[in-house]
Amino acid sequence: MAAQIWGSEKRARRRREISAKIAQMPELHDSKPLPFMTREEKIMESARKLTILTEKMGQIIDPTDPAELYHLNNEVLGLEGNPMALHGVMFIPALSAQASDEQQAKWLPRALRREIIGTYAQTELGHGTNLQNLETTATYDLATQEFVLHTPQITALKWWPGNLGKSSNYAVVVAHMIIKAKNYGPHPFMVQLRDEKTHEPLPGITIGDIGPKMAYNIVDNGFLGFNKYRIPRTNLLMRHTKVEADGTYIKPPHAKINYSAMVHVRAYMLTGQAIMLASALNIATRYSSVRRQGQIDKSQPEVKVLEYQTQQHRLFPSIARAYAFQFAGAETVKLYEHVLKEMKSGNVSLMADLHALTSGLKSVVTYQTGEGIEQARMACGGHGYSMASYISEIYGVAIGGCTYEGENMVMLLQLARYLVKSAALVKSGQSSKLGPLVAYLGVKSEPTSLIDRIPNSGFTEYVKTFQHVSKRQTLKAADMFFGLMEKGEKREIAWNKCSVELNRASRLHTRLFIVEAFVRRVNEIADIRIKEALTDLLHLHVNYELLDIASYALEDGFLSASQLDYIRDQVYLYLGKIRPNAVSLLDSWEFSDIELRSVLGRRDGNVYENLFKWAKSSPLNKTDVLSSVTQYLKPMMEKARL
Ligand SMILES: CCCCCCCC/C=C\CCCCC/C=C/C(=O)SCCNC(=O)CCNC(=O)[C@H](O)C(C)(C)COP(=O)(O)OP(=O)(O)OC[C@H]1O[C@@H](n2cnc3c(N)ncnc32)[C@H](O)[C@@H]1OP(=O)(O)O
Ligand SMILES: Cc1cc2nc3c(=O)[nH]c(=O)nc-3n(C[C@H](O)[C@H](O)[C@H](O)COP(=O)(O)OP(=O)(O)OC[C@H]3O[C@@H](n4cnc5c(N)ncnc54)[C@H](O)[C@@H]3O)c2cc1C
Repeated sequence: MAAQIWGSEKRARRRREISAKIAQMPELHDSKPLPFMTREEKIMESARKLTILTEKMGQIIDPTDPAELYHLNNEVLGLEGNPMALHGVMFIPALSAQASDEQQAKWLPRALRREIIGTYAQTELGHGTNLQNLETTATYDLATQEFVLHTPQITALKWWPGNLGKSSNYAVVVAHMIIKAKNYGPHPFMVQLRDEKTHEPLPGITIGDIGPKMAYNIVDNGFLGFNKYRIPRTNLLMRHTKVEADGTYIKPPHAKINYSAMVHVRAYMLTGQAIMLASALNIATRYSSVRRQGQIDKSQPEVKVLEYQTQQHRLFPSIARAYAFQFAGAETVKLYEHVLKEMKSGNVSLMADLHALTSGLKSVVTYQTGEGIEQARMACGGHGYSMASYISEIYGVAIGGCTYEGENMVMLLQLARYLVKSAALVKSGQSSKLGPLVAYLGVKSEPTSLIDRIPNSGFTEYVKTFQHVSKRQTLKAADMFFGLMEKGEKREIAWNKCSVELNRASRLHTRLFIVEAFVRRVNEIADIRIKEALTDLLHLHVNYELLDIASYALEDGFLSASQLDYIRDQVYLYLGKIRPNAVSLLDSWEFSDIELRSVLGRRDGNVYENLFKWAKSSPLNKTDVLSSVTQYLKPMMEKARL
């Protein structure tokens, strides 16, 4: 199963080898539980481990393999981030995709050797979503052949970029490029922020940390202002766009090609989310098979809480989602790598499809991951609320994904633009022009679902039902939009008035893609036992998801009330079938205790003793009487006694 999850037997084996090596290297372990550290201590601890890793990485992993790097990162540095998180996730990908060969030769080896630390600085205090209204400017000075970066007012301060505040000395900065008073829109520039020897901010740069966040606090998300700060012309990233010495602008082959670093993260973060969901579920499911509370049959002893159907219903559909996200994420990464290769050689024809797909996926996956992790926390009762479970940190980090790389509603609307264009093709009889991801929009569906009517139909009838609801909602939302425009409404106003319906279409389309990715994967599996276990999970997935969106299929009679009852029964049936495999389905992800960082979710199940040990190690328990008591509470009580 681990081979299915991680892509191959070799990958699963390598992960095990890496975890085993790390287990033998105490210098790479947290020196005490992270929840007991202050933010400064955590940042220091992370930097300590990071530098050891830089020295010893080659002994542990193949540093050129991103999957090995990611695993090493999760084990040693953990999900709260590290001082170089953005360096790998965005700075290097931005340079790789957007810098010319010459620029790459100059900067990439230095970045890869970790001579310099970089980040991606785009969002500002006043604008994150609407890139056209970013306010930082890069004005070309013809006389000196330099760009002058400037922050015209407080809202133009860069705000949020990870590791910008304290760790990075370089950044890819996105600024509006102005040449001879003409604004060419947002473009990426390579900018040195700090002196390479002293790490002091360079003159003209104002920089710092934006303060503590809900989670992810090892990362120093930062602010940055420029006061007429000069950089050479050749620091504009020039793979696709060029500015010649005389100010001549050579436009890129696609207007949005400079957005590729965002698409990179949107594609890669899906499996990251799956891992966080599976981690939280691993903790909750293990704990649920240790925790005994109440009886189902009063004549029997107390049961493991995992025996309760409500507990299974809370956890198992999310186990199915974690697998589904991992499989859909793996497909998306493959597609992304393919499109990136094409883009580098000038073929930009697949960019719109990739953008639409990743926009929908990042939104649905992050939202459902958040839901699943929060349910996992509640499934652990009171102990889930303790930082000893570590679920709150996983939750905080995961739901950051609902916001970063494009706020979810906004990204769903990006997919909706693509769906509405596709709907227009269908309506104008040009269905043959539909891309493969939306081809179903042009296919006539049956009048009613045949779920429960065709024995052994596999998942075909389910997929058809998802296709039906997605198609119907897309055409309905598009009709609403076109109808408003026909009535004379301006395009943007009409769009806004339909946006809830449009986003519903985007979610349904994305959920269909996830179901199909899961079906594709299960169909490929040769090993009978693995196929059986995953088929059960897929049954739960399709039935649970369909129940969740049933209103769309009920309202036009595609599904009947009796079919709904059948689907509900299937959910209950598969909850029971999955119960014996539940812990194994999560143990198969092979998270080590070091990586999980959870007292509740330990592999040995020794929860209570370790919770007590953990509590005793709380810094508050170093003394029996705190100074807050001697200084304030004790005098108060004494005064009251007089
Ligand atoms: C093994 C490795 C594993 C790695 C694992 C990684 C896991 C990571 C985990 C943790 C890391 C945490 C790190 C967090 C880092 C966070 C970073 C950031 O957040 S960076 C900032 C991100 N910001 C955004 O995403 C901003 C969102 N806004 C936008 O993207 C845009 O403004 C917009 C909403 C898309 C609109 O853009 P714009 O105003 O320029 O658009 P319009 O002029 O209106 O044009 C719209 C048309 O453009 C098309 N379009 C838009 N984007 C793209 C694109 N990327 N590609 C192709 N086409 C695009 C769009 O479709 C419209 O087309 P038409 O409909 O008009 O045809
Ligand atoms: C943990 C974290 C890490 C980050 N790291 C980085 C980084 O490394 N580099 C970087 O540059 N940035 C980073 N960001 C910033 C992030 O990319 C932005 O916060 C994000 O893109 C959302 O933009 P915003 O904050 O402007 O939200 P807003 O756009 O202000 O969103 C507020 C509300 O307005 C709604 N809204 C906005 N526009 C529309 C619209 N057109 N239609 C409908 N609704 C709309 C949204 O749906 C939302 O409900 C990070 C953010 C977080 C939380």
